[in-house]
Amino acid sequence: MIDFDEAVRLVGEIALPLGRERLAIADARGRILAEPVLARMSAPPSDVSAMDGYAVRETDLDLFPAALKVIGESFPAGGCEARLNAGEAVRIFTGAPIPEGADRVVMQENVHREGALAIIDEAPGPGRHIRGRGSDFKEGDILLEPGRPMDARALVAAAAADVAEVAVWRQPRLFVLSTGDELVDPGQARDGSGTIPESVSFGVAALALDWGATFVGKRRLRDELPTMERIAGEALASADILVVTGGASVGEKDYAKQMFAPYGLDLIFSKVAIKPGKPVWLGRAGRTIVIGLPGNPGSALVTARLLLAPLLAGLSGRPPASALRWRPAPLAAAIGPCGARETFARARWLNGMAVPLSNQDSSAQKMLAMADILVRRRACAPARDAGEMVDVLDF
Ligand SMILES: Nc1nc2c(c(=O)[nH]1)N[C@H]1C(S)=C(S)[C@@H](COP(=O)(O)OP(=O)(O)OC[C@H]3O[C@@H](n4cnc5c(N)ncnc54)[C@H](O)[C@@H]3O)O[C@H]1N2
Ligand code: MOO
Repeated sequence: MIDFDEAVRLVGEIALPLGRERLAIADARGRILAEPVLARMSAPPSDVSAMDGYAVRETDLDLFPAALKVIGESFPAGGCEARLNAGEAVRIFTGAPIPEGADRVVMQENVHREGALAIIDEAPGPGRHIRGRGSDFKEGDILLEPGRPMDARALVAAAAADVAEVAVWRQPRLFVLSTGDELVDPGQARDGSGTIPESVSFGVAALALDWGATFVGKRRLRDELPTMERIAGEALASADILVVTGGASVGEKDYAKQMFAPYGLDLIFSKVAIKPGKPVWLGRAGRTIVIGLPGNPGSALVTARLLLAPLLAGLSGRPPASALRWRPAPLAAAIGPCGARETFARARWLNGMAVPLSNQDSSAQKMLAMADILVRRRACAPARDAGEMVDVLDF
């Protein structure tokens, strides 16, 4: 059995980006850039007005009121061709090109019109209200670095760079196999014949999407090895990463690993000294990574958060460690000493403090819904009082 840090290190070794693809920016939301985004034009493309008002010559503003003859209009989509001479102004709007000869804009609030004349009653202050060509960015500038997630702000910058397509890392295709004769679809379990609702795959799929995967399918498997082997083969063929839930322990029908034997499963680790989630395992079968999560729903979601999330982060182009940003936080209540396995207590985040939940059983599902952080407790750590600091992770 290895410890948690070693498991994270081994995950990091195989969590490498899968490959690049080019996507229209409209389809790139949430993806990670594989190449920088360079500006294909300068912004603004010419000197433009920052205000609605009048483009004028500074030298015409020495005596007030100043009466300037309006000789044309400049709109963002079409500038004024005429050149400004002494005593002249051009009506201008925000984003419109500054006409030749003008060197400042007077806001329209400081101007009134008398027919063709723009009258500026008093000195309009120091602001020139001109955005210089390329003052935001210049053609060829790097606007977005590789590794940057295409979030709302990055999408704006890419589009502004006049870039229609970006190079991003491919998303890992994820397939989930849930093992267990007792499992049925939610809505089918109340007939008293010993069945329970299959719940874990829904959480694993949701978590995986949050960490960059695309979901390609799931199957529920009865504990019959020949069928399991056949479906394992189909799932391996369609996925970059295959999650198997349940059957990870030592029970007689725990075939989770065995079903991959025909495909040459190469185990990277099996069992980690953590609570919950001890039976978690990781391996490869051909080009597909296989991660086995324990069947207990609490163990499954905690191990998914602690090991699957960094794995998916890495496969989709982020640093794996970006999924494990622990932060110090005070405890809202005392907790007892930690046992021999490093423990990840389900807790709530309340008023800037960690509130450990009362039911830490790895099968607990109601409590799972209440937990939004994990509290990390090192193996054999002593009891802690309320107010003492612990490391927490968003769950
Ligand atoms: N003799 C030992 N027994 C167990 C050990 C051990 O070391 N020695 N480890 C325990 C630990 S720790 C865990 S965690 C569990 C996990 O074992 P499995 O991965 O084999 O899980 P299952 O036996 O398949 O299921 C456990 C439990 O969870 C329910 N389950 C399973 N899958 C789902 C699902 N998709 N949705 C909802 N619920 C699910 C299942 O019905 C069982 O109740 O083993 C301990 N035993
Ligand atoms: O890992 Mo098991 O999760 O301790 O119940």
